Amino acid sequence: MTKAKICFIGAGNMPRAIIGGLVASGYDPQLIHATNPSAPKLDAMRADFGIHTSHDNLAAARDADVVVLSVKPQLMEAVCRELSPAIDKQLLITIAAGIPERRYHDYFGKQVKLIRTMPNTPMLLGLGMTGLYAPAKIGEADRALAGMLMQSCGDILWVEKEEDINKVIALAGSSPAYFFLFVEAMVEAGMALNMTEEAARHLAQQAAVGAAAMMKANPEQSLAQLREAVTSKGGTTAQAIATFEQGGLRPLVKQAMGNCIKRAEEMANTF
Ligand SMILES: NC(=O)C1=CN([C@@H]2O[C@H](COP(=O)(O)OP(=O)(O)OC[C@H]3O[C@@H](n4cnc5c(N)ncnc54)[C@H](O)[C@@H]3O)[C@@H](O)[C@H]2O)C=CC1
Ligand SMILES: O=C(O)[C@@H]1CCC=N1
Repeated sequence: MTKAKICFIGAGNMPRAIIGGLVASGYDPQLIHATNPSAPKLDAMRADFGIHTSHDNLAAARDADVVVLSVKPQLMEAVCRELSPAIDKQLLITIAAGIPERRYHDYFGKQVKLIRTMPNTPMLLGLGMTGLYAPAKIGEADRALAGMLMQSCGDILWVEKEEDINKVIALAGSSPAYFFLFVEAMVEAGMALNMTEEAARHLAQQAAVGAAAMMKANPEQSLAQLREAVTSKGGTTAQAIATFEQGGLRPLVKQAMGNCIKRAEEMANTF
């Protein structure tokens, strides 16, 4: 495993997931530094993962080989302008949605080496999915380093066209929230049937975990085949599935993902 020193500028939910995944995969926590303006998130990360933390973005970036830009898109410009004097040969990895690669050179006021990535929070458990995009000028060693870091927390997929990162957001970066929403709705329906929240969540989440594992374990079977294996003719599942289909689940999912991509495109023009 590489000995690269990594610093995360911004210590929120997504860096927490990546750092947790890295440390669990055996990455030396002493090589990881996270910064944040407020103390509580840093205290928790230090306690949970044994990493270095500070409030000093510039010093942390100066000392790093890889700087992961992990603030919200609307703060990215100000943070990059502040960081600029500390950036020289470091590889920059951004996890921010929306902001195009070319914009970072403006933010830093100089040419920087930057790889765009789109991770997701299951990285915390080593079950992440990260899309990566690097412009042509980025060398093999930097691509390999970024790929290795993200792969230690789950699967990766390189995309050749930058616009495809927005599709990664719709399919993987944002999508854990879709699944949480679906299970939330199932639990609410279970509670409306007088089940306890605890029992309804146990049943629904274990079914979700089992279904996810079935998809992964059976790549030779189409998703329709997996669905059909549950759906007895004239049985109970068929009634539920027909209700989803009649209610327009598929077009609704398409619309939701389209709106997700549209928002990423708007963000590209805003920040
Ligand atoms: N949450 C998610 O599932 C995913 C988030 N992302 C991207 O990750 C980035 C961060 O998102 P989250 O972690 O969810 O947000 P968050 O709101 O949990 O964390 C952002 C952190 O940045 C800190 N911060 C604000 N100003 C700062 C500064 N000047 N210097 C250092 N830190 C500063 C905030 O205090 C906060 O702790 C966003 O750009 C988002 O697009 C990407 C993929 C998935
Ligand atoms: O909601 C967002 O904008 C970020 C990007 C993907 C997941 N969270």
